[in-house]
Amino acid sequence: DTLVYLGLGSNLSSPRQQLESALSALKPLSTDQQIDCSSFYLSRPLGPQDQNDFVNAVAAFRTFLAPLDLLDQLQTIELQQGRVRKEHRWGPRTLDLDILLFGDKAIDLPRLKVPHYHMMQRNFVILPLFELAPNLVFPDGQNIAQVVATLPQDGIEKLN
Ligand SMILES: CC1(C)Nc2nc(N)[nH]c(=O)c2N=C1O
Repeated sequence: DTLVYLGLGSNLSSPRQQLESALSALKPLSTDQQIDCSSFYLSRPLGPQDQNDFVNAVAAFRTFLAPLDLLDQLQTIELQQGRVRKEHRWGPRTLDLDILLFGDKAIDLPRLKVPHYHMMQRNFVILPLFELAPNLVFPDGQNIAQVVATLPQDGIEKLN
């Protein structure tokens, strides 16, 4: 099995509950029914500002699923929780589940890029990831503490 890290995000329809139910929906995908999750973070929207703040977190678990099968399962969970595909690319959404890391693999497929293409510039991804895996080394050899040092710490707060 492979250790995977997912980014969770929501800014519609009770975001904290969206993330809580996503964590329950993820359990059957894990080898040992064990999902580790960071704290939830409230963050200003990256992109159009005329939308609600996001609640973000990072979850980690082990899975036997192949990358594209995991992606299919994540998209099913997003749809089950009311995501409508017509949403504007950078607009509000009920639930985003992004594969950030899939073991130490680098994946470059039309449907899936891993490590997640934008994650290094996003404090709402890197800070929860750092909380969960402070000694993480990315496939390109960077360690996460170095990436944290490059990021602005404003516009984000840890929720209790
Ligand atoms: C719309 C866009 C780019 N902005 C975001 N902004 C924040 N803060 N968190 C997100 O998860 C997020 N997701 C997105 O897809």
